[in-house]
Amino acid sequence: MLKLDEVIVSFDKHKVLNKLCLSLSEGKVHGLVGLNGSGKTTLLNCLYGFLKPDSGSILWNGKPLTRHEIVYLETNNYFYSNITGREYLSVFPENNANFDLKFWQDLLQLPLDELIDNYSTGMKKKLALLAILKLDRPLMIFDEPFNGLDLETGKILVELIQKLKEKGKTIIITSHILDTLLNSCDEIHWLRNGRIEKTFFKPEFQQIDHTIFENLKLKKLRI
Ligand SMILES: Nc1ncnc2c1ncn2[C@@H]1O[C@H](COP(=O)(O)OP(=O)(O)OP(=O)(O)O)[C@@H](O)[C@H]1O
Repeated sequence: MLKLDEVIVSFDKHKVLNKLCLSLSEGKVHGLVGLNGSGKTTLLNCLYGFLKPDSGSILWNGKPLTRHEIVYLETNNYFYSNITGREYLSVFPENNANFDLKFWQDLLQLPLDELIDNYSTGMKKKLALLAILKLDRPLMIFDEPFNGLDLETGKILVELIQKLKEKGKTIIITSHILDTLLNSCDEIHWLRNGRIEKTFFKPEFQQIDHTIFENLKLKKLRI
């Protein structure tokens, strides 16, 4: 169980996360939704340790969460320049004995011996994905994972997420495209005003659109 208790993160005087509480059960796929600027990436950055909350606790099975338990596929992962995809991957320990680089290279059509500087956005995302598969940690964060992926790879990722869940991984995914979450998630958590406003379980998924939009003050467009 991942448990966040009264987590506060502020930038200047703006409390982006304001006593946020959230419990995520293990071995499930959790979606995180919220409007632009609602604090999704801030929350994920706290989990990974890029950001230290002003206060509150983040516990994994009762102990403070550390990097050893977590992998993070960021919206835009950072790469050193002048190295090839293969060199990049070699930095990551192969904790997953079943990881088969040749299989993934063929499946994703990745030119591993080319410089990453010459990769497209989608190719960089695929490479970062392989690194986290190699690392094989129990808690997996995917921030907007479908952005930049082609249709085929998007489908592969949907299947991969289900397989990772079957392996017992706890997965957190953010997306602005609700349909992608409805297909993959067991629970969807709605972040609003610095807190989790509501958690939707599978039988309630059809209410999500309605509930979230009811809270938006939609104006008629004038063009
Ligand atoms: N390093 C920072 N310094 C100052 N403000 C920040 C910083 N990082 C994030 N913020 C602010 O915190 C708020 C939440 O940002 P965050 O990136 O977490 O939102 P998000 O929900 O991921 O948004 P989006 O859906 O647009 O990706 C925004 O108002 C943003 O401007």
